[in-house]
Amino acid sequence: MAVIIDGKAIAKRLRDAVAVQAANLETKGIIPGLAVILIGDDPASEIYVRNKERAAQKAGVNAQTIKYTADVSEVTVLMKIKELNLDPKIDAILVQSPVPAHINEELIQETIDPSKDVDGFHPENIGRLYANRSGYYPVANTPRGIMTMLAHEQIDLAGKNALVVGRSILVGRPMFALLQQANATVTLAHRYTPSDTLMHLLADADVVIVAVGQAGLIQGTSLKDGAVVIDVGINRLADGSLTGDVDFASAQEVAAAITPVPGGVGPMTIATLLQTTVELAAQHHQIELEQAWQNI
Ligand SMILES: NC(=O)C1=CN([C@@H]2O[C@H](COP(=O)(O)OP(=O)(O)OC[C@H]3O[C@@H](n4cnc5c(N)ncnc54)[C@H](OP(=O)(O)O)[C@@H]3O)[C@@H](O)[C@H]2O)C=CC1
Ligand SMILES: Nc1nc(=O)c2c([nH]1)NC[C@@H]1CN(c3ccc(C(=O)N[C@@H](CCC(=O)O)C(=O)O)cc3)C=[N+]21
Ligand SMILES: [Mg+2]
Repeated sequence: MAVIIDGKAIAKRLRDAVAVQAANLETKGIIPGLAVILIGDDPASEIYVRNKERAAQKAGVNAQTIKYTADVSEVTVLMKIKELNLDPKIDAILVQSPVPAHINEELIQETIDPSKDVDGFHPENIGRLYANRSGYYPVANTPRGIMTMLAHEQIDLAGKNALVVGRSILVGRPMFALLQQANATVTLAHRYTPSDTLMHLLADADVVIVAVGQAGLIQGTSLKDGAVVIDVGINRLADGSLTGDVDFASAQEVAAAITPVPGGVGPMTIATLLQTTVELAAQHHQIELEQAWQNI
């Protein structure tokens, strides 16, 4: 039976470390500021935003949410982003994805100041990530949080076969970049990967990261014995409960370690968002965070 990776507990450790760093910054008169822009009234997004606000407050991060109705004009959102770019109290800007179809999401991502780009969506930051550049730049929080989890579980990636299923800018593609940086041999599967190909890839994968949004996509019988399984998917079942993309019961029989949904990747995403916000605040004030994330 697999070890169940307790994302909630690891996220708590990370949030506590963020609180320590935020308290250090506060002695220098700095309170990290995060602005979240939420367009439309998607109930799931509202839950994420509420979770973020609560966690931010506890960690000493000043979070504000700017809400627009779904019919807001693109120019209104762009002007708000430009205002936040110039606001010295704001260190991090997040525009909740997806945005309504009449708004150009690429333009939104390119308008956010790269030094306030807490999701790491700006082409400048993505370029740095894909080029393995040195120096600090923000990286998407879900994949980064997954790397923190794997490190906490002492899962060594060097030389391992890692399979990422899903290629979004939010999860799959930055995940690919981070795994190859950790010296795994990485494969990226997606909608056009034939299912028999996916089965061959799964049979060979030591580490599987699934971010698709389809309950039951991966069954335990498809996994390699002893695989590490990271389930990013968030799917709501008819009874209102949440489930991932992996069939947990069957996967648990075969895997060495697996993340649950809820209580796995989701809490890590929120804690890492706060971690990145604190780092961006330190960057803006040219402060070196000392011994920051040592014991996560
Ligand atoms: N726990 C957390 O912190 C987070 C959870 N999520 C959840 O993760 C899931 C994925 O999110 P996100 O990446 O934003 O979603 P997107 O819809 O942006 O991307 C989904 C990806 O899955 C691919 N795909 C679709 N169907 C299949 C299939 N049958 N087999 C293989 N690949 C397929 C798509 O391919 P193509 O590129 O061809 O369209 C696409 O690359 C969602 O459930 C979301 O709610 C997301 C972010 C954070
Ligand atoms: N610009 C942008 N950045 C994002 O990072 C981003 C986004 N847009 N759009 C939506 C997705 C999704 N996402 C989640 C965050 C937290 C949980 C989370 O906290 N999940 C908990 C609990 C969920 C619950 O119980 O409601 C869990 O899995 O245990 C889930 C999903 C961030 N996303
Ligand atoms: Mg997409």
